Amino acid sequence: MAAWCLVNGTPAQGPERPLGMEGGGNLDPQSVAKMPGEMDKPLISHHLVDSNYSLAEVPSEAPKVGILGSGDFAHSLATRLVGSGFCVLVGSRNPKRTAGLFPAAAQVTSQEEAVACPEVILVAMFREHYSSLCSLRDQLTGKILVDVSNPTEQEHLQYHQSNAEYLASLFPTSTVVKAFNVISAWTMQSGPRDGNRQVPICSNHPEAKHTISLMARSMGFTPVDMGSLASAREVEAMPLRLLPDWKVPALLALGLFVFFYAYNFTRDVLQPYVQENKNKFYKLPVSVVNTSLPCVAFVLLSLVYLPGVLAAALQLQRGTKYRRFPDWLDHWLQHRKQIGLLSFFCAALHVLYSLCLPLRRSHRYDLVNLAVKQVLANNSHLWVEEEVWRMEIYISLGLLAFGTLSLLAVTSLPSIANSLNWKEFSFVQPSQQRGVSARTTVSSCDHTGPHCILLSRSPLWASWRWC
Ligand SMILES: Cc1cc2nc3c(=O)[nH]c(=O)nc-3n(C[C@H](O)[C@H](O)[C@H](O)COP(=O)(O)OP(=O)(O)OC[C@H]3O[C@@H](n4cnc5c(N)ncnc54)[C@H](O)[C@@H]3O)c2cc1C
Ligand SMILES: NC(=O)C1=CN([C@@H]2O[C@H](COP(=O)(O)OP(=O)(O)OC[C@H]3O[C@@H](n4cnc5c(N)ncnc54)[C@H](OP(=O)(O)O)[C@@H]3O)[C@@H](O)[C@H]2O)C=CC1
Ligand code: HEM
Ligand SMILES: [Cu+2]
Ligand SMILES: [Fe+3]
Repeated sequence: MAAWCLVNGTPAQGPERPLGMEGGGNLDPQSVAKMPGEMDKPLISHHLVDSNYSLAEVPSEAPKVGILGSGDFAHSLATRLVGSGFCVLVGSRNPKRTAGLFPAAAQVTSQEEAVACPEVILVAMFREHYSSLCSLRDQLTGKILVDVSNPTEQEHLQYHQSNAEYLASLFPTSTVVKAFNVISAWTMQSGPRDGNRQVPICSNHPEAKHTISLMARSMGFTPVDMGSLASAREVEAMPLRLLPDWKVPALLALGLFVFFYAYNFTRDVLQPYVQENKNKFYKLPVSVVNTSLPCVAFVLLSLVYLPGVLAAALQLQRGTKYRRFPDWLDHWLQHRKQIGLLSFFCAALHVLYSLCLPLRRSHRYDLVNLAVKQVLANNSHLWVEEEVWRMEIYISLGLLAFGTLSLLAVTSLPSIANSLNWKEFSFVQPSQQRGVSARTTVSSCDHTGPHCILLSRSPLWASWRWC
């Protein structure tokens, strides 16, 4: 009985597909994928492995995996693989020096010995050292070599051939698979805690890809098939990206903020100072920021829905929906989520700032001064019914609007979006599914307050009439 079959205590007899790995252990992705994040709790039952993962007690049938290299990533891979029930052989140029760093259950040995037995070998080394492995070529024939490497930005520009393709050219008799490069050593070791760590995998050999996919799944990751090895360059570029989808929306938000801040500064601070010689510079940190934030939030929110309207107009004008949008519109449509979330961020800040307004000392002085004026004027009761209602409604609508916007933002979280079907998602997030006409008829209203317009635009409230 292979170690895998004892996972969860019951012999797994499910509809497993052959893994093609040494030892013939059956990887049942269902039972294996539920790995907890902690590496100190290996999947294999504790009857089989003690807390030190003592090798002697690991059944020899456990699927064997070789790792070349003994650096940070090799260490993380070994720890994770041991915790996932694999038998790990680490090949180092200097096994004596490095053995102490690895879990006891991982066998640290020479490169030759580490690749002798396993069918799958992870190459945890940098590209420039690949050629030093050429002496192992015969031993590696027919085996699966997994390229986990990440090029630096400079290397990525310098070489037209991806690291994985380069490895494949050095070892034409082996099967090369690109995988795991998007996972950092830290995540590899501590485990995919958010439950949705995707590992793009590509190879020219579907069977090898399948084997590595099962292995990734049993390590707690979600394999994503990226096709042939020609995609390796794209896969290697992934970790180099720095929030590419956020750059333009963030700059846009910043630009809008600067614009509105300058405007509000001129209106609320500079003009009173120049014309009436009043010192209102205390407004700079809170008040001017708070009047600018909702304006940014509003403009951003309208920029989320405007491209949909433009797209619809364009389609009507063209008389067909089967033609590509111009690039600028296409990009705009694709950035709506980011723009929407930035709008939410500004609105949330505005709410925080607004709730803090009465905490300010200036507010207290204003209140006291007003009170003194009342006393001097011999007024004992100040209550303007209209003002009271105005403020109640103002804050109530603001909070409702904020709550609605929060719903939009929360459903943007992948884990939540994934749990909704398309109908549910489009109920919360207005979507391509429904006709534009239904949504562009903003309920007409003679009330011009900001919160009001916002509410009437939101689909959840679309059938409501506020005024
Ligand atoms: C806080 C917040 C969070 C958000 N989070 C998300 C999110 O997680 N995910 C998300 O997708 N959006 C998100 N958004 C953005 C917004 O909810 C969606 O982009 C929504 O789809 C916009 O709908 P719309 O009313 O502009 O209509 P659209 O969906 O733009 O539709 C208008 C019309 O244009 C046409 N059209 C639009 N796009 C295309 C296209 N690519 N090809 C062909 N025809 C097209 C359709 O015929 C459609 O009828 C978020 C917004 C906010 C404020
Ligand atoms: N660190 C990370 O977070 C991630 C790393 N990676 C990739 O994993 C690979 C290894 O990275 P990492 O572990 O951080 O790097 P390290 O520098 O920590 O490890 C590299 C290892 O390569 C081995 N090696 C074999 N031949 C040579 C040689 N000729 N010269 C120098 N070293 C050699 C060494 O092991 P020994 O001396 O025992 O032979 C060394 O420990 C890289 O390709 C990297 O892009 C991918 C994702 C994340
Ligand atoms: C999505 C939510 C919201 C949006 C889009 C929004 C929008 C706006 C806008 C455009 C203004 C006018 C700013 C100006 O020019 O002076 C404003 C002002 C204000 N909002 Fe909101 N608001 C939202 C939520 C809230 C909430 C939840 C509250 C209260 C808890 C609130 C309280 C205020 C207050 C007190 C002002 C007056 C600020 C000032 O002193 O000028 N808003 N809001
Ligand atoms: Cu209204
Ligand atoms: Fe209003």
